[in-house]
Amino acid sequence: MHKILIIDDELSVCQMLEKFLKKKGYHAKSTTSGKQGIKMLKMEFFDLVLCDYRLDDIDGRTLYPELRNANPEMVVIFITGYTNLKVAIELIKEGVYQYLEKPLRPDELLETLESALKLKKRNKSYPNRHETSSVPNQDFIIGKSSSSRELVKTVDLVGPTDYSVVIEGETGTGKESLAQLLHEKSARKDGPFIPIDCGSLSKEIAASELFGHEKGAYTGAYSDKTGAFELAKGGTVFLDEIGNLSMDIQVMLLRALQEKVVRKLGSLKPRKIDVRIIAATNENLRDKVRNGSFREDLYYRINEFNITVPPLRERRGDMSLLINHFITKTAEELGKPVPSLSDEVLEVFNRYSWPGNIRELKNVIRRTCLLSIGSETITSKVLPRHLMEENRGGGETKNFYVGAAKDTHKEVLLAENHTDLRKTAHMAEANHILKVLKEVGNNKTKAAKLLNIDRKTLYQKLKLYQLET
Ligand SMILES: Nc1ncnc2c1ncn2[C@@H]1O[C@H](COP(=O)(O)OP(=O)(O)OP(=O)(O)O)[C@@H](O)[C@H]1O
Repeated sequence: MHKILIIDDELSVCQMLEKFLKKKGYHAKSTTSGKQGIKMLKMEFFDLVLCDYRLDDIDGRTLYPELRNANPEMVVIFITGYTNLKVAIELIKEGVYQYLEKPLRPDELLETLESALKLKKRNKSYPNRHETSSVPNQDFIIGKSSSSRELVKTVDLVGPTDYSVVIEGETGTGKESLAQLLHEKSARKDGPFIPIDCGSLSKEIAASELFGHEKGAYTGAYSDKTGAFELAKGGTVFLDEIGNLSMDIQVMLLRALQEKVVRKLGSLKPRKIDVRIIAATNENLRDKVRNGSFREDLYYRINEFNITVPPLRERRGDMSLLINHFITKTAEELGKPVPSLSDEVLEVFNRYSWPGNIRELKNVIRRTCLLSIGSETITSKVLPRHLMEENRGGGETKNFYVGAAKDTHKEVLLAENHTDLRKTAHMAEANHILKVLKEVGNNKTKAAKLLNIDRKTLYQKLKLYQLET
């Protein structure tokens, strides 16, 4: 039975938690004093301590090293009475497993305890958090938002099966990273994981990349080529931006999946394939089926299971872990000490809509770390301008785009005010795209580069927001 020590200066919280945890099968003890807690830890072994950050006799910052000294292998979870991203990041950086916000939710508390104790068991020497990800990919951060926890549950469920999976989500939300996790969770994990970016392939190249070609199959085919389906034998083919495949290639793909054989271009010889298909899209594939640009039979073939990854702005609870991860990684790469973020930067991060999602957050952090070499703190001076501008919330961000703006130098039509989060985020995204287009004289290639999305995605977004005809 796992032993848990509760430290909280409110007696009623101690009693309530102790009772609750005992009921759930834990061996729980509690104290209202931090100093008394340290004494108990020195005399008795506990697997985990659940500790209020602000105690009457000592605060979490001072208490933490003492907790660690008393038992280096113990899991430490802090409870904070207010949302404070900065404190959370610092705590996690120092090795705290998690921080939970008051009021505590029983399901969240139990889930956190269970996963912390599971990890502790697996990794006898706690506490390097980045080595203790509950998934093998150490660079994949599992956030603490409920949608992230749901996502991980789904990965645990569907990963080990051979189901084909379609992952939907905006650009940069981590679809490919998730596909890799599914692969790593499967019996195919020792086989290859072959990603193919369908968005960047012309019709001819797509067929050759997927199925291979024989020398001389077409002009320019100077040697034999093995396609992804053969290369991935025993593993997984990841088809990114599958919605961009032409109809011809969709037919070839469907046939290959039905017959479980492929034929190289220029050859009639069937070659057996043994692959799992994971596909990703940032469009709505069902809509494409409805409008006839994606084959319905192929859709059902590849969509045995569907996962939607929410955008970062809808899972802000994940931000602290992601920020901490990217800052630590970048500092490691640069060979510099890990800097901290000023309160203003954290505020901007918290408010910004992150249209490029996790990729954008990662890039912004890499950039700001580089520009802050030599400083202990990253300040808002080094933040990209658009983050600050959106944060200031000029008049334009209070409205939602509804109309066409053939001339992107023009202000877009403004409509009614919205409080709806999704609409506000879309509006901010549209606003930002326009601003970047304006900066680069409407050059889409340059704009896509600056926005850190591919050109196709930019066109889709222009269409979606009716910014151009
Ligand atoms: N949970 C995560 N933890 C840490 N890094 C992540 C996570 N999810 C995504 N990333 C990072 O964010 C970046 C974008 O992720 P990824 O390429 O998987 O997104 P995507 O949704 O496939 O993007 P696109 O739609 O543009 O192809 C990558 O650098 C990836 O390493």
